[in-house]
Amino acid sequence: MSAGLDRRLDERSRRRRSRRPGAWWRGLAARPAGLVALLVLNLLVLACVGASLIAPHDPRAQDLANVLAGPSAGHPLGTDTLGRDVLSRILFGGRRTFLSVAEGVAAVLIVGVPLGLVAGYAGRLVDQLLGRLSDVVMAIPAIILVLVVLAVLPQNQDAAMVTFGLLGAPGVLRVVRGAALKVREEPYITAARVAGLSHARIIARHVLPRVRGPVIVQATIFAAYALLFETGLAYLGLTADPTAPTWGGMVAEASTVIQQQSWLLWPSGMVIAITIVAFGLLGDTIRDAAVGGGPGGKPAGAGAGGRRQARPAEPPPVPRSGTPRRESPVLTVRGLSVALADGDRETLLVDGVGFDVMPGETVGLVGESGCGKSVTALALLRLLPRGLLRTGGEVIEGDRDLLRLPGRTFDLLRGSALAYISQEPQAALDPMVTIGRQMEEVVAHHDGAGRAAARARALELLAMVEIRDPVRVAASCPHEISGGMAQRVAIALALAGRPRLLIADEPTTALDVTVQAEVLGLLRRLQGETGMAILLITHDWGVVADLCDRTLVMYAGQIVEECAVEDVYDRPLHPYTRGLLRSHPSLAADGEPLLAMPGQVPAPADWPRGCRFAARCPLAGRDCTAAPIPLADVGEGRLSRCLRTDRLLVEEVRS
Ligand SMILES: Nc1ncnc2c1ncn2[C@@H]1O[C@H](COP(=O)(O)OP(=O)(O)OP(=O)(O)O)[C@@H](O)[C@H]1O
Repeated sequence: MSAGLDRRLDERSRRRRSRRPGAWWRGLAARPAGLVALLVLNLLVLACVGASLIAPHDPRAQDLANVLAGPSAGHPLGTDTLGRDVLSRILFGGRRTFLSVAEGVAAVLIVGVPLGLVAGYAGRLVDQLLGRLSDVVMAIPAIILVLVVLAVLPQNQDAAMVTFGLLGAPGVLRVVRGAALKVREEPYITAARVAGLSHARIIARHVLPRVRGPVIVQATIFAAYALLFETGLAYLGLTADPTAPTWGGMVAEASTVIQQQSWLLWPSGMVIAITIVAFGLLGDTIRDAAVGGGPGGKPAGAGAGGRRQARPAEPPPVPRSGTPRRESPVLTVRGLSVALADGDRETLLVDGVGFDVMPGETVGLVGESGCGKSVTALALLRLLPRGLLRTGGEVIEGDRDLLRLPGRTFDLLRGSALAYISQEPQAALDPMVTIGRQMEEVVAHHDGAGRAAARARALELLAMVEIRDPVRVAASCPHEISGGMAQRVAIALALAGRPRLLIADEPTTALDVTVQAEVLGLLRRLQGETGMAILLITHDWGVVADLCDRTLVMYAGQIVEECAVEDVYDRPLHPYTRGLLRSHPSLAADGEPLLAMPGQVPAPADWPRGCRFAARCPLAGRDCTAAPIPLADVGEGRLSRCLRTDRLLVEEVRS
């Protein structure tokens, strides 16, 4: 995206870069309380699983001559009301308890995580529907439903715990949804979509690993609840065979004889308390480690001021420029309009943009910040952010309108028909995955290749973009390479699908001058080799001169001039183009001051009815503000949205 959007992406990616893969595991290792909790839980689970090997007695064996005994060598934790060994009953009882906890946690995760991912990633209607469903489930009292289940399936502890888990799923769903909502705004998710990866793959590969921390925290917290619930049911005698050892049953038994032998409550009570505290501590530690270790009613142009209703789809009769072309364009854009939707009002941001891109051609899209270049690019890629709507237009590729293709069909075309590289390539790479893996994934998607073939092609692509040590770079994570190298990787990724058109949004702005020249040279070479067309978004007239065949100048959501590159420098036919050129440092004549353009681009809500540049234009007259100015053919295959092209021509000839 161009400057504005990229700055936001840049900032986010810097934050993410500090989080290295496995950082929160290392964070966990650095927190002794969490480690102790993990150790205690592991020991308890192991001891219970191995109960038949280590328990000193049969948990059901009675010794009526030795009831309610305190700890002794033969019975380290004493005996119960029937003389059964307490330690053995705790060990065997723990098996059932941990199995129940596992069933509850599995149910909560199996339902809550996928639905949370889908709600957060898909957003909109799906999110709303799942949100409503969660509200309904959360309103059901867990104990009542579990009692109903136990009435239908008496003493069926598995059914009770799965039901409890299902009722807890909305809590996990909400946490995962929140995390996924943030992740879906990350630039590397957009990049993965542009590369053509399916939604399922993106969720599994790039979103799920990011929500792992919150999911583990939720799972440990829920485990503590599930343990309490299970022991509660056993305490009430609702789930287990009365002779079977259970922690809850042991507490119930101890409470009946508390006056005679208070000790009996300690072993079962303590083991329950220790396990719950261990789950809680572990959850807290993982959360800390994850955080510390580480997305009025008038038609447009029909009057000044106020918000206006966006124009409906109305591809204007855009005259086509240039000499007659025998080839068909790679892409034809007609009347593309995008609006910001706010309640029932819409404000146009891109207003009837139209142009062709021919095979092998590089078209520069130039204009000041806020003119609508990035929104245009995102609309072509069908990646408009939330709140922005395409309100009209078509994007023809071959004989189909890309904007009307079903989402799934278009997803398959991303990366092959259209590829994309941005100003901040590092932001578009997943910081947790090595470059080689990211490339293999995209190659496998496009070529249907197996692991070995995908790896070979990934290395070949890295070599194609002049990376000297592809094997080392493939093994690196994005934060381990320089910005210039990352842009080469991004270009290699874009080439993986052999695209017919590459949309490059300020691809060199974030790079230093030497690297800029190298990347531009690389793009030129690759274009020569592959024949792909490039739509280059830039502020830099030097880059336009270096790389482009044709220029589109954009102002306040409209194309205001279109011409061949050689014409734009010699004879700009729109005062805005002329102002941009005169104020550009790289084009100023030696010793001459830069001529800064007065004023600024009007906000989309303030676009005037007539010429949108009139307020800043030295040539503007009353006729310029009276009515919308059409983009007109001004001869020699050039287009201009200006009533003063004759004067401009005369002035340029004189100057
Ligand atoms: N997500 C959004 N929500 C609301 N308005 C937006 C959004 N994205 C862009 N805009 C608005 O749309 C207009 C065009 O923005 P866009 O980013 O396309 O401009 P640009 O020409 O690419 O500028 P830059 O070079 O600074 O990126 C601006 O007025 C901008 O504020």
